[in-house]
Amino acid sequence: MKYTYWMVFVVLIKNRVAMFALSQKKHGISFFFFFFCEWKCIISKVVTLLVERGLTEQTHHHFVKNMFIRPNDSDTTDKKPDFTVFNCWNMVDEDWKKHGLNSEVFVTFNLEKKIALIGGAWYGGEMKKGIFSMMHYWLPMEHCLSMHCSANIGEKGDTCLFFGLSGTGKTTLSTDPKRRLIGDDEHGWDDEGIFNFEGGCYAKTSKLSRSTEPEIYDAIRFNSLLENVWVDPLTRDPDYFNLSITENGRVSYPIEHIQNREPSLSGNHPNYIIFLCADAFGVLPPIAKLSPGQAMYHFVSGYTAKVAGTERGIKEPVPNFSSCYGAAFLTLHPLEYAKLLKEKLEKHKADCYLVNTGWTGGPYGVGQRMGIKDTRACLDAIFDGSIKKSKFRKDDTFLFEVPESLSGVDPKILNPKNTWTDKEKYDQEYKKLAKRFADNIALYAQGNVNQYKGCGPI
Ligand SMILES: Nc1ncnc2c1ncn2[C@@H]1O[C@H](COP(=O)(O)OP(=O)(O)O)[C@@H](O)[C@H]1O
Ligand SMILES: C=C(OP(=O)(O)O)C(=O)O
Repeated sequence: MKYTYWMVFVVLIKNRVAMFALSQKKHGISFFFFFFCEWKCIISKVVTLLVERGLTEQTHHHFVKNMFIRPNDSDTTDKKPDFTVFNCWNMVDEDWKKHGLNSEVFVTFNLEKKIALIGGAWYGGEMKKGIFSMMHYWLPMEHCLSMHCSANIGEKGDTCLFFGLSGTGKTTLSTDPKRRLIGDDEHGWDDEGIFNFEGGCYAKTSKLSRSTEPEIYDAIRFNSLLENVWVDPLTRDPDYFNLSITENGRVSYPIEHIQNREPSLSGNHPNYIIFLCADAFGVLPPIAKLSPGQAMYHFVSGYTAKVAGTERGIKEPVPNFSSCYGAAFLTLHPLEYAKLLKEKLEKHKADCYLVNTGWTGGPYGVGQRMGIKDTRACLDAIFDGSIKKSKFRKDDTFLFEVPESLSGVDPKILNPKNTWTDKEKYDQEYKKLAKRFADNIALYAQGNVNQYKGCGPI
């Protein structure tokens, strides 16, 4: 950009000289300066384009290096790529409708040639998420469950999975100084246990601060890649609180940037499974224990709210049911993944919980987002086993078990109705949410989960 400004300056000066020469009837000199200006202009434009294109290509290359598993130097296996992603980020056809597209963005796969073609998307995550969809196709064929979840492991080798849609806290909560990080987004579960199939982490930067998320904040250093983040033009410091252009900030960094990580990127069969949701209605409790049947129900429902900072155009939370907490990545019918999870749960008997990282004290606009500290305290009670000593109340409609007290958590927030000023309104919203769940699950009973028509019978 600086080069462009300098060129504008040069062009202005040269033009003035040319005009002056013209007024003096020095046509040769005038012609030379005019021509020189045009020539410089063209050069300047070409240089700018090349620089911008080069930067974007380097950025994609860096993202891929951060996010995919890097072959190590001692790896003697064939280095031929398993899959090739072509990212034509600037290929936008204004007339995209005529190609039958739903937007200017397209993501296509050729499974035989092992090629992905992305067009019109500036979102770096598209590259890893495309391959994630492929893993959702291949892994189940080997009786391995592909999962949109993060994972970490405790001192005693106890493994925890955190399922959840974008923005519900998979990255934030799995990055826990007391537990080794296995991975923050994409895992498989086979007969040996669980494993991460990424080499990096992808965190949200909106309002990121060292006080609430120190490990992620400090992971942002050389080799990290910031995306959509405001950078001060003078100091070149990122400003995670300047959301004037977008809240959709991201950072990718190699998993080695997290100090407390599990080097094998794998773990035993899970001891705990957490389903994260960001309930924008402020109705669900911050934590509830699920029976295996209820766990299956929530997995298939995949309830959350899309929150600002996760998708273009989302300015306030929008309730959403996304099968298996990742409908966008499923390449088979959701019940195929559910069947696999059911089998594994029956065999390995993990404790399952629903954790609401969404609103408390009222719905979005009235209440506030659950404190990260409170959510962490709920999780600590699972990991140190103290939750098992709590007294539980059974929820009338959802039938899950809600602890009445937990160490380090204000008992008031454990029962969301107590946090609302208008109790009647709470009851109304609670019933409405229960109906949303019922209506959504009914789609399965009718064999009518729209986006999976064409995935074949189950
Ligand atoms: N109680 C909470 N638990 C987890 N994250 C929270 C909470 N409250 C606010 N947040 C914010 O929500 C966002 C969660 O994003 P992230 O952890 O990247 O989710 P995911 O990995 O599931 O997409 C972060 O910006 C985090 O600061
Ligand atoms: C990758 C993203 O989400 P998630 O971490 O939930 O997969 C994202 O929102 O860019």
